[in-house]
Amino acid sequence: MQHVRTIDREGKPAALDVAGVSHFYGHKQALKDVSFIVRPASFTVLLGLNGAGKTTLFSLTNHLYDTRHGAIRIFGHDINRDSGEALRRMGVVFQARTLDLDLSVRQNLAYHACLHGIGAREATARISAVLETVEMSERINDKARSLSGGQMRRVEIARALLHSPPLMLLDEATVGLDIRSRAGIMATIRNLVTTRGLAVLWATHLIDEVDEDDDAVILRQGEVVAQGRVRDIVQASDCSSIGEAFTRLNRTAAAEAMP
Ligand SMILES: Nc1ncnc2c1ncn2[C@@H]1O[C@H](COP(=O)(O)OP(=O)(O)OP(=O)(O)O)[C@@H](O)[C@H]1O
Repeated sequence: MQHVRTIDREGKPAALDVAGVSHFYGHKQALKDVSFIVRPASFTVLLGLNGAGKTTLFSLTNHLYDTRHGAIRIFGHDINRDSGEALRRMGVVFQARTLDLDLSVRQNLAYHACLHGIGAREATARISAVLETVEMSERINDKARSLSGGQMRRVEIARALLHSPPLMLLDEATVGLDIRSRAGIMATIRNLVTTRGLAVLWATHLIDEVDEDDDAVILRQGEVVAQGRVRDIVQASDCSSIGEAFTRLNRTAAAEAMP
């Protein structure tokens, strides 16, 4: 029996617990002994430059690959051994677009509801509720193909919320969107954390998406180089902003990699 990390004395499990995870693609090591937790009802930023290992970590958390080194638990459920219970508690928005462009917004969501075993009547109610949350109710009958990039992302977020998961993972969710769409999506997600107690892991390389009250995990070449409350990371690295701290941590990496 593996030890489940808890977040308080009552023994409540972490929303996401990544414990000593390493991952190899052939001989290439993409993750090196990565450990961190995401607390329930918190917004945690997974910050890393291209190639840091963010998508690999998401793939393992979604059980696209087996975790062979270390363990990943979602509300105490091990993703390898208890994947059904673990996945049921998690919604995901992948970096790549995943809507079926030839289906309507409603059909895209109904298909996902079906995959989660949600009955037709219940699905109809949930689809209207989640589309309202992301302010996309008016587009319910439109083909996904007719939506802008930002609107597609909103529908993907609605889809990830459909089975009411307490944990949501978003991988570079605002990439390619204009400044207004980015701000709108950030606000929607942050609002879900405060109003519904959602736990969020938000992977990005965009420093302006980080707030000083957030929790952050900084990944560099597959390794966690800093984690904790953003303002504590900034203070510990003797910098004046998270942008400066992030640049310094990555510069150190580049210097270490020099022959
Ligand atoms: N299928 C694969 N086969 C071999 N190497 C891979 C594969 N996928 C990723 N890698 C390597 O693993 C490392 C981590 O990549 P990953 O995509 O997880 O990083 P990332 O932080 O998500 O980057 P990005 O923001 O560019 O998506 C990189 O060095 C990458 O080249």
